[in-house]
Amino acid sequence: RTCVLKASQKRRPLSRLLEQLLRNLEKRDPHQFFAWPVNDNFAPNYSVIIKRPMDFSSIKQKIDDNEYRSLNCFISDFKLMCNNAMKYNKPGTVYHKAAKRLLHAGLKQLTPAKLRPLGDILT
Ligand SMILES: COc1ccc(Br)cc1-c1nc(N)nc2[nH]cnc12
Repeated sequence: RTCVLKASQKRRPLSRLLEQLLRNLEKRDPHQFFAWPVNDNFAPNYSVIIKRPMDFSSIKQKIDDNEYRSLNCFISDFKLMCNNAMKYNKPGTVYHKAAKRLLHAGLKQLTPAKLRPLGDILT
């Protein structure tokens, strides 16, 4: 008898962890400024100023394509996403403030103490 696992069970342990962390980070972006790539039509010259765009949908795709070899690579993309918004948007703008808040709230969720309970799949 073949053992048919639920779809979610088939994912690699790291992928399942990263999807869980991503969901928690997305909750900190209530306005969904970070849900999709920034469009040059909305943000003039964005693609000229920001060399490596990043957003939550792209991170999700990278998880699904198993492109993250480690938690640190995932965290780097999260930081890149926030720093892009703080680079392109001047301090004091809604986007700069949202990015700063998201970055700090997100990194608090990604501290070793918070991650340790998730077991040794991080080693
Ligand atoms: C996807 O981006 C948006 C979507 C909807 C709205 Br309203 C604004 C943005 C947006 N605008 C700017 N200037 N900088 C950003 N950094 C991340 N988001 C943004």
